[in-house]
Amino acid sequence: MDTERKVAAEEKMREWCVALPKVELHAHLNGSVRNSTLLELAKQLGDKGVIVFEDVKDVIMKNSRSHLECFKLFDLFHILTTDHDTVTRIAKEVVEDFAAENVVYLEIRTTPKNNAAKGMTKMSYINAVIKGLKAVEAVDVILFDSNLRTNETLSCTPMIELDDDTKKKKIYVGLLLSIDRRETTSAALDTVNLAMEMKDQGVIGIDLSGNPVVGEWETYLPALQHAKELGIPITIHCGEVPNRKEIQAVLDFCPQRVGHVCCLNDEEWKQLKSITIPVEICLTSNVMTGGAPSLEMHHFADLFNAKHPLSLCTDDSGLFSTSLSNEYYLVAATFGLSKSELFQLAQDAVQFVFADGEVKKSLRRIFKVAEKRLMLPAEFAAPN
Ligand SMILES: CNc1ncnc2c1ncn2[C@@H]1O[C@H](COP(=O)(O)O)[C@@H](O)[C@H]1O
Ligand SMILES: [Zn+2]
Repeated sequence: MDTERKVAAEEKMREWCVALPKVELHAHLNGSVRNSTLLELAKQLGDKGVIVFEDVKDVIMKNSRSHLECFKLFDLFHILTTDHDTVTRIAKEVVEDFAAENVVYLEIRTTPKNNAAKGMTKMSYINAVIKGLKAVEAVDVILFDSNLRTNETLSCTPMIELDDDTKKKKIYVGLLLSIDRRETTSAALDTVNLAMEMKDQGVIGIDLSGNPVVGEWETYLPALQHAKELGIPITIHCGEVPNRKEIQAVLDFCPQRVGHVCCLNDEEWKQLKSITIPVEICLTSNVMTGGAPSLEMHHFADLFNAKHPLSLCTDDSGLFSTSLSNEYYLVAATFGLSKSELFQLAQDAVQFVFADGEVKKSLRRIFKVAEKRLMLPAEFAAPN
């Protein structure tokens, strides 16, 4: 194939990955903010003399990031974003961005923050996020809750007809509350209790995240245990760094899902596979932070070949300049997956969502409709 035709084929594949309905299970709110919004916010704070805009501009626009740089950047992002109106704005934009690339189900995770100076409590922070989700106009946002099972209008709603442009697009959104590894046991417990309190307002699970070289498993265990006892689904960042003790503890804890699993040794790998915990795979994030040596050597291939349950995710689409469509494209380009394998991968992620059966049913219908359009016989033909 000459270069021109190769470029055209790649472009077509990228478009196909955008058109593919997708399920996003691992996206941090503050890591998914548009660069343009961060720059605008930085400029405003620069004008007020709170930060020096020129110092942060290059940091925001930089592309490759070590773990240390990431967490320094998050501290900066939190200075830029933590007031109620800004939280509302970024939540709205993040959902709009995912919906624009045909993400049909989104679990967005965020760390509830107390900030006395802004009159912010963990609850008011999450309410500001929810306000942002409700402010989205470009698509219908279905913020589902634990009552959804009994909500007839939702379960009977005809879902996105991808071949019918007259229908407004829909996106299901659920919120996961993150425990930051820097937090105390009592702060972590507050987050779990908040999740319980807000379970009828779109909060559907708990996440453990934060700088992987900070904190001790014993500190968050009581909160995670409490969440388990309350029946709240849990996902845990696991093995971003080779912390043997914590990786073992996470596998023994057996959460509903784990993220990353980069630095597992043979024994841990065996255990993960035997208990078949679904894995949230974040290719670009892992390569950029050094959790995986390269795309080609990413552990996606091993898990995929072993038919281990997994789902492609972005982690921090803003921070790492990626999108979920791009992650699917990278899998095709790097590991040679066909369109039907990519479609199956996207569709299989429905099994691992924290939403209940009615939402899953609706998602399956979306994929069925999309299959007709995306998997035409011509789509199977090799590009020439
Ligand atoms: C790169 N890999 C990662 N590993 C671990 N934690 C991460 C992360 N990326 C993001 N976070 C967690 O999410 C927060 C930002 O979003 P929220 O303020 O919660 O919306 C970060 O401060 C960190 O705690
Ligand atoms: Zn993450």
